[in-house]
Amino acid sequence: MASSTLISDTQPWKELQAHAVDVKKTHLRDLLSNEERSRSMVVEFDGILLDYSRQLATVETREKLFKLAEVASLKEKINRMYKGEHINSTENRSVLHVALRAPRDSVIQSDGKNVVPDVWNVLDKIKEFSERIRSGSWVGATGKQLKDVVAVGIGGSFLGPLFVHTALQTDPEAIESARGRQLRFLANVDPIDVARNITGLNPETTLVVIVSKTFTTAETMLNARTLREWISSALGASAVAKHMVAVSTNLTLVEKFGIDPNNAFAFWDWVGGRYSVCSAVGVLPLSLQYGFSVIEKFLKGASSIDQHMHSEQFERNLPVLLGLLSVWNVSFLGYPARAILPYSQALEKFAPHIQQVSMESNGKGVSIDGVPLPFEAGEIDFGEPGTNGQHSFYQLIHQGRVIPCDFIGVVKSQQPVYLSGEVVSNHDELMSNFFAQPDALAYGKTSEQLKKENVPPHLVSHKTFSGNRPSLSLLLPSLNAYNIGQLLAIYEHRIAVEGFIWGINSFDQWGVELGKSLATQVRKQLNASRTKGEPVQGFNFSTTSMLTRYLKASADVPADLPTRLPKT
Ligand SMILES: O=P(O)(O)OC[C@H]1O[C@](O)(CO)[C@@H](O)[C@@H]1O
Repeated sequence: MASSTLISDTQPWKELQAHAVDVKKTHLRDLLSNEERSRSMVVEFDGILLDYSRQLATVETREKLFKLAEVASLKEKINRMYKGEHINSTENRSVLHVALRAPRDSVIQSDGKNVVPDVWNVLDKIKEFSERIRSGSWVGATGKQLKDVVAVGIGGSFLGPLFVHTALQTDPEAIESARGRQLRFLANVDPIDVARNITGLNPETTLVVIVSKTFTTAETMLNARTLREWISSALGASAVAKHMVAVSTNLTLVEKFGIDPNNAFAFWDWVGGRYSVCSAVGVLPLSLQYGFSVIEKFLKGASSIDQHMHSEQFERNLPVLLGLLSVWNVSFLGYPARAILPYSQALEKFAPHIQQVSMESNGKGVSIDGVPLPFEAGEIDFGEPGTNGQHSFYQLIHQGRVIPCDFIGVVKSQQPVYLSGEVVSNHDELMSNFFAQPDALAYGKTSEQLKKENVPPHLVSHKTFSGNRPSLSLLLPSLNAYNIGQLLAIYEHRIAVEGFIWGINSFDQWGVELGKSLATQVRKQLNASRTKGEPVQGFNFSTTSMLTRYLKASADVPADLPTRLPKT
């Protein structure tokens, strides 16, 4: 396929469009009655089982999707990524998050240089630093041990680390290694988030990690200055050196901010923000909390999937299969959303993280060559852990709109609970739902069934479930650091596969810029109005009226902004 040809102009795409019309005439009930088909839709790698038999897809669909992958040059695109080519063409960068978790002796090139030694230099530095903090050989300005960490960052410098932290929090090994320590995340520029995060913390025993790839993000930098003030107003300006460190690609700005470059942990422009959890962005705060040896296992889990993604044939390649099925659902069956439903409370921050990875990566309107797309790319990702979601939005999923669902289950709970006299263990109770929901969605319940159950006629239509609602199931053996790394990498690569097929650049994010620049204009106006009484001007009627009302009603904010920190 010539690079400027849109994927939707190719023969395999057109064949899939025609095929979708046929597939829509079948029902999952019938598809699932074919055991051979179902058997062929179960794939296992490194302990993780994927069952995609409840996708609205036939064996022929799969073949046609592989043809689409071929015409989209999927294999070549994956190889180009692993070879460090500048596949992020609008930013002229390699995309090498796989190098962040590569074994020490591997060779991965970016711009003619093997980047793996640089990765391991930073990992070694994190290991040493986190051990010093955790052992108490590095102490705060008043000689006290630093037991608490506040990681300040937003977007990719926050969501991934928060997901991993939340997932590890209840893992027995991680609990042991985190005993007596706290890790918090300050992301929102809302001062309420500052208040929440410093409540109960003592600056004397707190280490603040500023995490920002660019070190220019407005929200993060204001929060960084706020926590610098929190520390220096309590302990004196010189305490900053002992209580603040940074993670960034922009070490010049880190130094300008007042953080010793020796206490800065680098990463590189070939790591996209939303793909950075395996860089110092995640590894530093997580190692401070759990120790490097736990986090190394997380990196190993991700690396195992990286190798699988790179070398496994497509028929057995988990991220490739998942990516192709998502393209099928979005582009051919016309389902714009995807629900991520982990049956594990430990994965409660997984969907919010994947929301950024997916929607910032694939929410694009033009091809990688800048040609407007005649089809919609990307999907709307959302999710909550089961069973909570069942008592919230599942109604819509069962009887309202069709939303392809990812059910993620875990065989062994991190925290088994059994009660004598109960029918099943608490985890079995949870998993009963994990196994039941996909069949409820697929089979539904017919009016004939309801009539046989003597449901009053006026309720039959209300109680009918059309079924034929696609889902897939991922079953993890357990949820330790290694499995968490696997799960992360499966989704990262799946999303890249989707972008490779759609022919877009999944690694830039120009769509976040416009709002940022308009906020700059508003910020200038707020300053001019508060300090010089200037009237609101240069905005449309709506914004002018709202801003004027806001300024009038908050006239008590002092123009000279004398320092005031949250009252906690
Ligand atoms: O790490 P930084 O540079 O502060 O950026 C934070 C986030 O802002 C974005 O650039 C846009 O929201 C994300 O891609 C990124 O993860």
